[in-house]
Amino acid sequence: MSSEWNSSVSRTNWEVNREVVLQDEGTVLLNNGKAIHEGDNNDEEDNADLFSFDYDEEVVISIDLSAGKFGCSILDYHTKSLRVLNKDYVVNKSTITSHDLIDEVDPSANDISMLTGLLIMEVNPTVCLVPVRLEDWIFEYIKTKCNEIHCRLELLPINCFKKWSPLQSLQLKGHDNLIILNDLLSNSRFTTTVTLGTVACILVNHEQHAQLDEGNDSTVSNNIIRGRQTKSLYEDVIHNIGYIDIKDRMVLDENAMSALNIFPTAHKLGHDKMMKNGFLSIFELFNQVSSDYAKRMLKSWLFNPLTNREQIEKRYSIIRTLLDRQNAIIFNDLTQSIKRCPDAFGFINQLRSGKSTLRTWSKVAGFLEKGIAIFKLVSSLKLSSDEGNILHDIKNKVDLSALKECLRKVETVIDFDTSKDTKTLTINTGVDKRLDECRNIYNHLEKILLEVARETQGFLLNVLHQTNRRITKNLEKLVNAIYIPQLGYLVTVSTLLEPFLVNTPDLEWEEIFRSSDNIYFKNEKVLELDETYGDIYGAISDYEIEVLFSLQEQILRMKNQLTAYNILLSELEILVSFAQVSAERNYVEPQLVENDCILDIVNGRHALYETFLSNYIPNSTIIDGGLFSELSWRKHNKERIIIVTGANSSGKSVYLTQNGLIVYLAQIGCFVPAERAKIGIVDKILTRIRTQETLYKTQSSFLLDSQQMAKSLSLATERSLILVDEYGKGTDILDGPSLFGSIMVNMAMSERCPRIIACTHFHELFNENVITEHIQGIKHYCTDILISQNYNHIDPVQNKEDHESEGITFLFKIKKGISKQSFGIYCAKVCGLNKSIVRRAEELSNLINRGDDVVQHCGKLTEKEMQEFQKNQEIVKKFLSWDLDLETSTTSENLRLKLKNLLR
Ligand SMILES: Nc1ncnc2c1ncn2[C@@H]1O[C@H](COP(=O)(O)OP(=O)(O)OP(=O)(O)O)[C@@H](O)[C@H]1O
Repeated sequence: MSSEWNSSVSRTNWEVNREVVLQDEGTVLLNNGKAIHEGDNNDEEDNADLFSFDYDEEVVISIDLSAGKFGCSILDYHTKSLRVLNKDYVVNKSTITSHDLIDEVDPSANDISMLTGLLIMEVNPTVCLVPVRLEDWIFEYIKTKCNEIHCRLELLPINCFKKWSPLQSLQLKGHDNLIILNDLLSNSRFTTTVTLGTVACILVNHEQHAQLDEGNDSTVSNNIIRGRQTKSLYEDVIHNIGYIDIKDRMVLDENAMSALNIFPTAHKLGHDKMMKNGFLSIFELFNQVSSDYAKRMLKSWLFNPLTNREQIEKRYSIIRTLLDRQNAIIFNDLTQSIKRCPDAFGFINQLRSGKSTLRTWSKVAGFLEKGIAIFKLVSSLKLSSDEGNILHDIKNKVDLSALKECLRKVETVIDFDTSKDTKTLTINTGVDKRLDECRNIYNHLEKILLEVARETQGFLLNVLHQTNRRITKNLEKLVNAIYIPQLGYLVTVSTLLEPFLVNTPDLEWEEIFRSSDNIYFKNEKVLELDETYGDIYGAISDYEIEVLFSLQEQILRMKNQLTAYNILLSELEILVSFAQVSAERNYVEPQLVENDCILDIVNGRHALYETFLSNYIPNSTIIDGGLFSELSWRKHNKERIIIVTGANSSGKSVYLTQNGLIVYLAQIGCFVPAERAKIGIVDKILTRIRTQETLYKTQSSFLLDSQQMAKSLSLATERSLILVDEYGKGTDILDGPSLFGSIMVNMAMSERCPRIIACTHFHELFNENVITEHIQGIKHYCTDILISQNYNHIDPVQNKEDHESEGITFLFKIKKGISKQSFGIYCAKVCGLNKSIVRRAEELSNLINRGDDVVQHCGKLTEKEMQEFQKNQEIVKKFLSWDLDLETSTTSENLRLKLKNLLR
């Protein structure tokens, strides 16, 4: 698959091709700028490459946006599952854009693009299908996202989104599957129109690939699809249907994902995964899961924090059970047993495609063994409640005897010990009588062949008794009998004997082939062997295949149970990892509330910083903003906004992200690093924080800041959490604080104000014109610092050397109040900036703080400078009044002397 396409498609190219499709509905597929027309057979090789498709690994997402409705479906060829939206998503109008804070927002900064971006990031598709008529802004957005993950973007004509018939004929088993399918079809005219179109498009795309592969053997070998009826095509790739759940998920914009360090940054993936003693991302923190499928699931969980309290609390209840002291020993065993559980989807795909190897069967056995062991451990856990969670599901729904029976069959059939030694799949004796007999013959073949060789030698000895004695003496070495699979049994005679054989009458041997040393014959004796034993090796292989096939069928009959258990085990593996981290790092179970705009965290810690800072200082946060539904929340002395001020490097950003992470962790269903936490469930975490990614962007930093800020404000609801770090830093000293201040004041006036934590080191913010200390709805925190007694700001007038022993200690403690100094200069000094520069900066800073005119100050001369100035003025005057015309006869030596005196 060519991943470079996307990046190489030029806008002009695309536009041209997009037009082609728009004009020509007969175009089948336009793939990143390349239009493929029905009947085209040029560039077959190119097309083969273009369409190369892995039926076991591809993840296809189809997206459409029509008449303000968003539809999406995803087909994962690995798990053979189709996920669809339960209804088309309609743009959310309940955001706070209603108050006139934002006039014009970037068109892509809306719920749809945010959702699209998140889905693409979460699903990590290999192919993305969109209709050609997609509006430019969303198309460009999808294209950018696809480029980022090297996903192939394919444009399809609109009629591909209208072919629903394959879906109608889809024969799926399973209650849930049927309900979803029926819902999808019966609501096709109302709530699922766009989504259904995306499913249709996925099926059309699949059909096109399958047809192309049928006609192109070299493209996909062992293609399971090939040769099957079109009707059954879809049943081969879709085993179950589920919903894409966007209703109960918390939304994080990309900036938030990156600012909170949810995943390792791209350039670090695979390397430097861990700092020496700490973790750089939440994914790494929890990635104690080692099973492939569990890793995929963890990623999906991290992309999808939940908003449904019941669902979240189910996860808490499992962690609670696992960490219950009474379960300590079992929990410890579970952490060991659950690791490296093979992926059932993977081995089932291999079994289905007939590509099973020793490795595949080892995985089957491994999965069953682990499955049984974990079942036993889970069954002996002391459960804290009767409500259903995955522990109950494992205990009550998994059929242990079926697993045991499966494992028994696998172990009865496959001789893993011998297989490991010989590195070939070996079937146990006693499984199949015919196989055993054949093997028995095969094992005795050497003896049988030796017999035939001897008889042939005897025969030749009689025939050749007249010939050379030396030859007859060595007949044992010159004549032999062998078995070659497929050719059967043969007599081999050295070519040295050929001249004698030629003259032998009545030798009715048939020559089969010859090599440089030997001639291979079929004689009466070996023909008898052919008759009696047949192609023994072939027979063994056939019986082995038969035995394995039967075993394979038995396992595949269990495929739904096995994959369902695989999903449960993966969930459990993640929760075991959550529990492990919670126990090791002393996390607590948070309290979630649904109706209160609250964030009450006692002694919270930063989940990542605390892993590599030995003396991390915990901090508390209290936002009590009344009920979400309370529009006049401010009147009740409630506060929804915290502004944190403080010196540079005093811990503001860490505090900000610490709070974001605590909310995030709570909503992915994990305990949180705090002494206590009460959280009103958050629907979106939006951030305006400078991140590594934003540093790569080429726009001006203030422009980026403003875009992010506008986006956050436009998407937020009263249930959201906005984190703002140093907004306005990129513009001048007046505009920055003014903008920051007016945004905060405006938000505080909003009836549907979200929870906001904003930090700044703009002490200029606090003046009558921008923001005062007492604005309803806003509370102030600052970072605490310890200033040593010797610390003394340099006064420009009494400037002396007494600041040498100055010192500030950052306590990293957040307290109520406002900090009106940034200590940026101190920070620069600590960082080793030249002393004279620091001193000058400090002078100017003090002037600004006192409100003095810097320009006027810089224009003033000191007394010493004034004396110098007057002296120089005298010299200039003397020089100008010096009449050089009178000096024409003066020697150059004297002239130099006179000038010297003049300038003195
Ligand atoms: N709670 C804490 N406990 C211990 N160390 C901390 C804590 N918070 C921050 N630090 C340390 O202080 C450093 C600076 O913190 P942070 O980046 O949050 O400062 P800041 O006030 O946002 O600075 P700036 O205004 O320059 O962006 C961190 O890298 C960390 O090493």
